[in-house]
Amino acid sequence: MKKPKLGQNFLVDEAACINIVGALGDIRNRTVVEIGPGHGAITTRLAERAARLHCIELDDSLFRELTFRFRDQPQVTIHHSDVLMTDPAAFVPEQVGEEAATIDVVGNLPYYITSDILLHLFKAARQGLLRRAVVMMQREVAERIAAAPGTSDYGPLSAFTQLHASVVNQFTLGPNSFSPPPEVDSTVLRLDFAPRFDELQVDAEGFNKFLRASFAQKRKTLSNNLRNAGYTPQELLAAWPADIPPQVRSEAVSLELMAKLYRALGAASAAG
Ligand SMILES: C[S@@+](CC[C@H](N)C(=O)[O-])C[C@H]1O[C@@H](n2cnc3c(N)ncnc32)[C@H](O)[C@@H]1O
Repeated sequence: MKKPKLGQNFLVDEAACINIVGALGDIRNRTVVEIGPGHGAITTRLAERAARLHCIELDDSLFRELTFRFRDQPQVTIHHSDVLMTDPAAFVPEQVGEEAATIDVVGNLPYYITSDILLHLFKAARQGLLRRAVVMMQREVAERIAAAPGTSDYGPLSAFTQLHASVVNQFTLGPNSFSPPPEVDSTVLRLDFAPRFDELQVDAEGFNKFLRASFAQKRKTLSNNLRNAGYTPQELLAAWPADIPPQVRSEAVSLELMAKLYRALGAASAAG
């Protein structure tokens, strides 16, 4: 079957649209950003509930269709752009009261860029801009995201997601909920953003970089990946915690132990 351009598998399952919007919780006072509104299956319901709605659509004709359709709803803005080029900070409303202002994100994601979109969202989460995201993706990707360290599904996307958010699996849909039907099942996840950097006693940007280096090459051990990133064997030996096996792969190491190793390496290089 010919793959639709821009990951355009449109949701035609009304109950699923209602449940996706429901998973966001109470959005009466919230600013919501929808990624890839398409023909507006989810958008219509969001527009009825959210205080403000920003929709980001890359496709020219869908952008025009939606702009026309929502022309009389001032709380809805349709943006013609690539979500990966969009700065989430631009959508955050002005702070009212003590609590920092945040946005919620929703989307039946274009599957060809799921990981890139998630990494884009995590960057915004590190800046404290996001409260929650309800996102649909290919089922296998959702399973990887929610997997525990040491299981076969766990990998860099699991580590990065679990570093930034708690993950709740909402529901899974078969191909017939979409037109045209994709070749895969799709799962909706809710991500409640709560970056763990303080709790893990690490600095956000440094630890992110460290994790990227740790997972750089799939078949290599953690220590080999770190050597490739520039740590010397002596540095690694001096800092290596006793509770991390020397030949372990990153996929088997919890975020707590990754953070322990990162802190030890930082302390070792500061002392040296
Ligand atoms: C899986 S469809 C979902 C459409 C609609 N929300 C629905 O559920 O029926 C993905 C949508 O994302 C749009 N899209 C693809 N790449 C995009 C990008 N880089 N930035 C913004 N939108 C994009 C597509 O044009 C399409 O409308």
